Amino acid sequence: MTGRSTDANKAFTLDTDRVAVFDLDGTLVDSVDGIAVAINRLLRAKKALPLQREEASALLGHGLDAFAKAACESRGVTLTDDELWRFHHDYLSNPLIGTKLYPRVPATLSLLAQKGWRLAVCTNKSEAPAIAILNGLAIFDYFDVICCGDTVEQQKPHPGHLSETLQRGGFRHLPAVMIGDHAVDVAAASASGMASVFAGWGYGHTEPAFRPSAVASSFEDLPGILESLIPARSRSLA
Ligand SMILES: O=C(O)COP(=O)(O)O
Repeated sequence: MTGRSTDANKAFTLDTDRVAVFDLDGTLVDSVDGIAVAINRLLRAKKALPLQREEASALLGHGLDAFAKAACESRGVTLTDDELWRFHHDYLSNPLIGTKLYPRVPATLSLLAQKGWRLAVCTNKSEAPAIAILNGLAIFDYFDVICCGDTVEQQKPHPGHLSETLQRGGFRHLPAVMIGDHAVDVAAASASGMASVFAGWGYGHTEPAFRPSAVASSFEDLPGILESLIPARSRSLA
């Protein structure tokens, strides 16, 4: 017996407080079919060709206004304020149509919560459809904070959207990682000095200038990847 305190006779606990910030469209949910139905109703009314799923998913990532404008531009037609309002109204009348969770989302969120991860959503989508989708697909309660594109001054890729998300959740002091399927997610994280995981199952794409810290090929890979990026630290209780 040396009299020195050693790890063997100290009590330890795991310091698990850390934050996983999720993008919504293309990361938690596949919503492109529902958005495409609404934009295609508008395009048909304007005698323009409808968008295919791949075309629609490539235009997502910057919010619904930007999506509708890009869709009309791609068909060489103009979009009036009234038509934009009708598109929103149409989509909002039932945002759950054509929207589904990616596989294993609830079970994985539940596991992350058990491991001490605080969960947040940072989305460029507007608040009304985002909340309706999270509620309708029964995952709303997993999240401490949901920070939407129409409730912040600057959306992703601006880092202010991520810092506002952490601020609203009371998480500014905790280590955090962003998980998303689009270059704007990776860019916002890197401009915030935050780690990011590119969601390979989604419909986005990242750009060479924005390197994610890791790439996940399925939602259920996240607990292991997140742990490797921000490991739980053991903390002495003594
Ligand atoms: O709806 C969009 O265009 C983007 O939404 P997201 O930020 O959740 O991907």
